[in-house]
Amino acid sequence: MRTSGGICMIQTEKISVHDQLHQATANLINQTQIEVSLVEPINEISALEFFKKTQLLGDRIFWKNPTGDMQIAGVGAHKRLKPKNGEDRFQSIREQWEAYLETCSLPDESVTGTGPILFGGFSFMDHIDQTDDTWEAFASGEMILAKWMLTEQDGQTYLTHHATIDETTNVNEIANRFTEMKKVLSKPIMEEALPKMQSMNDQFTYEHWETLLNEAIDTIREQALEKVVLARKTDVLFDHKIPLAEVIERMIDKQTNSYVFVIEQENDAFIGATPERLVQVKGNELLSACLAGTTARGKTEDDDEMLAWQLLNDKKNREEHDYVVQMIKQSVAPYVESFDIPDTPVIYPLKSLQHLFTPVTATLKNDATILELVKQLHPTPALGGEPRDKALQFIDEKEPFDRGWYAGPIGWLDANFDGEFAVAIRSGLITENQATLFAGCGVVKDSDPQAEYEETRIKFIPMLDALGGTQ
Ligand SMILES: C=C(O[C@@H]1C=C(C(=O)O)C=C[C@H]1O)C(=O)O
Ligand SMILES: [Mg+2]
Repeated sequence: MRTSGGICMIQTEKISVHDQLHQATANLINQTQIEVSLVEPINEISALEFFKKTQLLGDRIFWKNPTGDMQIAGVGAHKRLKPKNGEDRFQSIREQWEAYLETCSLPDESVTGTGPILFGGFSFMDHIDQTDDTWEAFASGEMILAKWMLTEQDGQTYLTHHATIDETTNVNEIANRFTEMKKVLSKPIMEEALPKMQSMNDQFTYEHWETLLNEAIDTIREQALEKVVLARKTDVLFDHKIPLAEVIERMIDKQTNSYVFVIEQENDAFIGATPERLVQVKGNELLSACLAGTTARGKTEDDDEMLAWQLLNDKKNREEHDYVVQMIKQSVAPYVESFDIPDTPVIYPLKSLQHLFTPVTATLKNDATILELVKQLHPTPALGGEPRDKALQFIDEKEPFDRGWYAGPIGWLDANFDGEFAVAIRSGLITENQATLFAGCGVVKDSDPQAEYEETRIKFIPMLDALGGTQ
């Protein structure tokens, strides 16, 4: 499916929106209706500003990769691809995307991250438990083709617009939409103050947690399971509506080495700053990451180095980490010609915590799409456990809430099936003045419930910090 070498460099800046439309309408001889993806360079605005200024225009999306060289903001949904009932959710999205691309008039060349890009994600489990209304706005998977998208890629900025045209379409009207959009984007921004935190309600008491952890540890010692990742959630209430753009801004500022993502669904927004890549595909290059094993940051430099050294040499954390390495190796093996995975992890430092990290680099065989790789990899034992089926069953039966999109894959893909997915941790669901935050930890035979509780406490900090709740 993937064309070799991917989409390459481009002259969109030389082709006006008008000309792109005229080229597309030429195809209307064979088809009654076609899809267009119009791209225009635009220089004066960042993805975050676009996000702020389009608040009233529809549901928004936001994505920043850890280096920040790719940032995407989008508004409105031209298409919403959701898995069809009874079909494999990744396969179903793939088929719908291929069908769309068949009808879409694509430029011969384009810049990565512009043109037809799907952005979205999948729930942790292959279904959403609708007995609880927390996730009622979210499906088991949804990939959105935004009406408007602003892409910052390697220092250049582009505006993409998606539309359907037929022989009755007034091409000038479509080209004028760019002028209208640029007017909206030139308006000044109103800064909104972060709200004050009023209460934090851990639905899960420590006693509940301890009982659950002991049950998991016993199950592991009885050898019915090797590792299981268990999570808790907390509801945080604020004194007024949470302004998403300001939260994103703080995440970008504070959570270095992390992806920042948002997906709005009417009044709900799923938002997070995660360090964990699930998979990136660029041409035939694959990148993945094993991230598991956690400690805090030290207060002094010496203290910090000591904690890092202890983490690198801690048997329990190394075991927790190794399950992820082994599983990722096995999962990608059938799809790659060769891969490179170092034997020992290194430290991945974040603002409030540090992890054990093993990078994965591989050369893909030609026939795998990123959606297939996501399907194979998700959930890794960093979020599910080992063996996968037993761990998922344990989570489904014992964790006292539905994870929804927490710990699921979130990201984007393009017309070549190049793209990137992260794991949606360090995340929360925001509705008006309320945020439901999630944090989990890997349980193995030597886990201690108290220490794991503390680990999840520090994993709430990135979100609390972004919401202004940890002064
Ligand atoms: C499950 C989470 O994090 C995962 C669990 C980790 C661990 O237990 O050491 C480390 C990184 C993540 O893979 C979370 O942050 O909610
Ligand atoms: Mg851990």
